[in-house]
Amino acid sequence: ALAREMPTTATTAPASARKANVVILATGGTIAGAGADASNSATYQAAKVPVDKLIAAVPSLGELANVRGEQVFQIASESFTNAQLVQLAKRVSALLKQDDVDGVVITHGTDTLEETALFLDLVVRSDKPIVVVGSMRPSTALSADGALNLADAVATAASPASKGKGVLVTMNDEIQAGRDVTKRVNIKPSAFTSQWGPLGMVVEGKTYWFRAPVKRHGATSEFDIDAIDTLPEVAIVYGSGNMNPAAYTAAVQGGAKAIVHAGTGNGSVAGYAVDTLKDLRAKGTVIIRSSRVGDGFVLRNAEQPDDQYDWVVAHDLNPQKAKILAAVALTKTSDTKELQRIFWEY
Ligand SMILES: NC(=O)C[C@H](N)C(=O)O
Repeated sequence: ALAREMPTTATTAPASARKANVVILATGGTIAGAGADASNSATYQAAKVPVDKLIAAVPSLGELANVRGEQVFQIASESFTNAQLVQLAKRVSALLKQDDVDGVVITHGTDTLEETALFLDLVVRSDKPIVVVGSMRPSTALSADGALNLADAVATAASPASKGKGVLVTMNDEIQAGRDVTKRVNIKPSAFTSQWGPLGMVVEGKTYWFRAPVKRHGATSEFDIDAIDTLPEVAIVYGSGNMNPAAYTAAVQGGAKAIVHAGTGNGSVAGYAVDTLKDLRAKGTVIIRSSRVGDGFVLRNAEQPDDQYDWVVAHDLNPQKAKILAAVALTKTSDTKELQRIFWEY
């Protein structure tokens, strides 16, 4: 008994006692942006500052975790492609399989941050923390928000309490669910919110939690980036008064396997556009009703007879998130019953 209690030559302390190892994958964005003058909060170039300088600019990161950086891309996030999404997710997956990596932070432009966060949530089969972070002001601006957002991201990635909660986003002191969060304001540090509320907050390097996601993600996902090499084309077509149904046809001619209809209201479809969508469905295109409203959720068979037309509804996912889930789901199935199940579960 005594022998068992004697400490052996411990090379690693228990996870709770040692500092976590966090890798920062940098992809560009405003968090790596630079402007000509401190007054330039909106006029600047994104994706300028390399990852080592981002880390060096926040010395307190070293107190939160053992941090190292990798420059994956140096782009503004509006320029992200499917190929880059796949490359990034494969790198995250590979890192999280390593015993010496406890969590990953991804610095990212904010314009498509919500898409990348959901993508990683769906396809990286790990319980270890993945935190996506950006900033609304470049590092050179007055009251730049990137440094604190990055420190909050590292603190969150290093915290054992973040395990199994899906991909997280730290912006403006809050911890948001990557699945739910969306950019709602295009010019303030408080840009990122979710209709279901933040999961918690980071204050002075400590995480405080109030709720947790219930949708399938991460280790319990049926999708796995290790088995995905390409994503199919999915197009979003925006609904409005007097819309032109030719936009749907053009999307399919451009290679779209599925169309996310960013419908008015509860995903409603203009009466004069219904036949175009029915026709495209009959020829094999998957039709997914979402809403341009952003909040709320689209009800099946409410605005349109989805069962009769064999259409899918996007549940509470906004059009850009529905596009990501559709692309991921289509790597496994094009059966509309299966696709609808996936939209309910994830
Ligand atoms: N705030 C930002 O990061 C915006 C920038 N256009 C980007 O997404 O890369």
